[in-house]
Amino acid sequence: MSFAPEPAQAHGREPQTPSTAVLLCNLGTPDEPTPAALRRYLAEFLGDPRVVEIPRALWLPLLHGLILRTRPAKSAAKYAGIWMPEGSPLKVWSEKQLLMLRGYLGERGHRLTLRLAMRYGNPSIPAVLDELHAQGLRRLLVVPMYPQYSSTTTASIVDAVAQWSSRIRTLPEIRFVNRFHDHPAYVAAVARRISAHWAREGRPDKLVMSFHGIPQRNLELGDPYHCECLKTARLVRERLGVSADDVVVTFQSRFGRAQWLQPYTEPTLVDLARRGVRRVDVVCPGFVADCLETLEEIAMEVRDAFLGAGGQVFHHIPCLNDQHEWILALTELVQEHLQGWDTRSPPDTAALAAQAERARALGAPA
Ligand SMILES: C=CC1=C(C)c2cc3[nH]c(cc4nc(cc5[nH]c(cc1n2)c(C)c5CCC(=O)O)C(CCC(=O)O)=C4C)c(C)c3C=C
Ligand SMILES: [Fe+2]
Ligand SMILES: [Fe+2]
Repeated sequence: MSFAPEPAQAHGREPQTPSTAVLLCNLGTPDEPTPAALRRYLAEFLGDPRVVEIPRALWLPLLHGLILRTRPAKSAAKYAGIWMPEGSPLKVWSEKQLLMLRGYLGERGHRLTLRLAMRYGNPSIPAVLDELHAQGLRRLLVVPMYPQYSSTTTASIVDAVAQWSSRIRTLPEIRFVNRFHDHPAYVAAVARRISAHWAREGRPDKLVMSFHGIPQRNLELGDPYHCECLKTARLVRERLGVSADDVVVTFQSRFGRAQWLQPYTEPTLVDLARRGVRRVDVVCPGFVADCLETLEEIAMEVRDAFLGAGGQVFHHIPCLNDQHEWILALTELVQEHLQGWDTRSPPDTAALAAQAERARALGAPA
């Protein structure tokens, strides 16, 4: 095994304030809405043993022999329909969240390095961590941008950080945010998103809270995700002061033929329309940024299914994106997890510059 050179090792004087970084991690997205870019992205995503738990010897031939020959073109067409001038919505919103959070934490007097990394695609977690390490990283807070913990998402980010750390000699101190599904500031931000929509548009007959699904088997094996989705839904509903009869919780984005968490979003909305529900509002509290799954699947596919089955009015309530209350919630969450780490003293810039110089001399990225 070979280890990266030691850029941050001070020979002599220790820096007064070791550098602290906050790494926001989201799922990731293809670089372009093209079949070639989708093939690269889906190969990494669906090749992750946290995401597909079928034995490798069975799954990899199926993935490479069948799925990666057909799905990329279909998915690329869907991405093309939601692509923004600046890029994929998930990445555009994530970058905006990073910039805003940097401002909010700076205003509160924290001196931190804030970076964004993606679990699949770019910028990758190891690439960003290599850069931070070369700059003298001593303390790292990893914030998976998933409110509800799942082995398929949150734990996979932990795996990526652990794989990076396996080739680093002197590790930073590392903390992870595992979940924030019941954090009062996150719940308040989601509720505010909905109540602000209702203040403009009036109320629907039913509010649907749609979460990304996972295989039912993961729930049976002990994944807390389902439970955490239901708790988020209850807390948001209580905060809004609406009765349980007015809210439906569903699960979307089923992949493959196995059973996933139920009730499924689209059949539920078709059923609501057939039973005479005129207007639904659909909100996706498990996604903190709008992405393919909300802008295409919910706001296009599911909308068409609801209206096609006789529904009259369909509203997709946008994700938290750049909402002020949400960035405040993130600020609080990060501050809580930084406790005990001194992030308020001025950094010893001379020592950090000397470290960066040593890194360059050793041929490591500066
Ligand atoms: C919010 C949490 C998410 C969980 C849990 C999750 C589990 C999960 N997803 C797949 C398969 C796919 N998901 C895809 C897109 C996608 N998934 C999430 C989030 C969760 N996934 C997001 C935010 C996105 C959108 C990304 C974007 O670029 O906008 C896709 C790719 C799109 C497609 O080809 O359909 C797949 C595939 C599985 C199998 C799974 C749990 C086992
Ligand atoms: Fe997904
Ligand atoms: Fe989808």
